[in-house]
Amino acid sequence: MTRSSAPGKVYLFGEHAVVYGEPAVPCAIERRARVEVERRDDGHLRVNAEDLSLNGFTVEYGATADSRPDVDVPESLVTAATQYVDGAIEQVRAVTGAEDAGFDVTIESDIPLGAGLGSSAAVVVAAIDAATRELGVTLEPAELAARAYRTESQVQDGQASRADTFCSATGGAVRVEGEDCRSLEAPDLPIVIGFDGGAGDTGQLVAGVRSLREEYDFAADTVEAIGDVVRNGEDALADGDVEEIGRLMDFNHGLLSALGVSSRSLDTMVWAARDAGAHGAKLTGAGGGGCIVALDPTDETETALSFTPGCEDAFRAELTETGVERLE
Ligand SMILES: Nc1ncnc2c1ncn2[C@@H]1O[C@H](COP(=O)(O)OP(=O)(O)O)[C@@H](O)[C@H]1O
Ligand SMILES: C[C@@](O)(CCOP(=O)(O)O)CC(=O)O
Ligand SMILES: [Mg+2]
Repeated sequence: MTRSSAPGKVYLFGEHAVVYGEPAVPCAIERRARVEVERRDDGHLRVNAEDLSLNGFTVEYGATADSRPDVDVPESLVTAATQYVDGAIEQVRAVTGAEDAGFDVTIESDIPLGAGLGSSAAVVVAAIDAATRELGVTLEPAELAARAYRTESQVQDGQASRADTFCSATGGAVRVEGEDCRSLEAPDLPIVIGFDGGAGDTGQLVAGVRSLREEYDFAADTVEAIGDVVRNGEDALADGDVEEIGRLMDFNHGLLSALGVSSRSLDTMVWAARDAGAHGAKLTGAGGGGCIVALDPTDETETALSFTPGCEDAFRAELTETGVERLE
């Protein structure tokens, strides 16, 4: 039996635009997905994911004649729920050459699903790491990130960046631009997260931005403008200028909003944070619903968010330098 964990992340700058080759800066946070893997002799895959639910049922599937989860929901929802883990196992079989390897996979996670904190990347990174080690193969973090990226890309119809998976595999703050992935020095930022309890579908939101970008030149310009914000953000990070970082996060949120990926509750939380004196606030990840990230060294933003209608949870997030962690 092997166990690995991998962290979630927030985007300081650059989500969505990173899919089209602009740079982005995500930072790993101390909220992790843990995946336990045990090899099966019969070649089947059985998945127990207690945080993944459909119609209120915990998803447990595989290793039976009918290997579909036993819940009465449309096939498309089942596929959406299971495809990241299935895709991770596909990568494991490909990279080890053990095409008929079977596994029992158990997932536990502190990262809300579909909320922009990178639960998919964390689960995929931890699953690939644990399952390859179960077969006696240990991947370097860069190779692990590359394999995890293939899964995200496949699930998101070929439209994914390497940002989430690289950040989760290596930890810390990273800068990703196309295939160029590197670690970045970042100051210890006072990060506060607000969560509306909801979720957005990353694949659909990415597809929405893609069609806007194809339809309107000014949407393509908006994507490029996000790239400019990120480049300015890198300078502010290098200078440790938290106020400027916040101002640029505000700008980044406005541009994401123009691209149609914010929501009423995300905007409400962003404004609650700004009114409480945060240096800046923006949605994080794909959007549609889920989380915002704000910078505030005081308790004001967390307190204000906890009283904001539509905000289900407000918490401080510690950045972490630890990417994938091998537990057993
Ligand atoms: N704890 C978990 N167990 C099983 N699958 C998970 C878990 N967390 C995330 N996933 C997978 O990741 C998907 C959410 O990923 P995504 O839409 O990219 O949002 P995000 O990465 O922002 O959380 C879920 O639908 C599920 O397929
Ligand atoms: C929107 C995007 O830039 C980030 C998605 O992040 P998340 O899955 O919502 O945590 C997509 C990507 O980079 O693949
Ligand atoms: Mg994701």
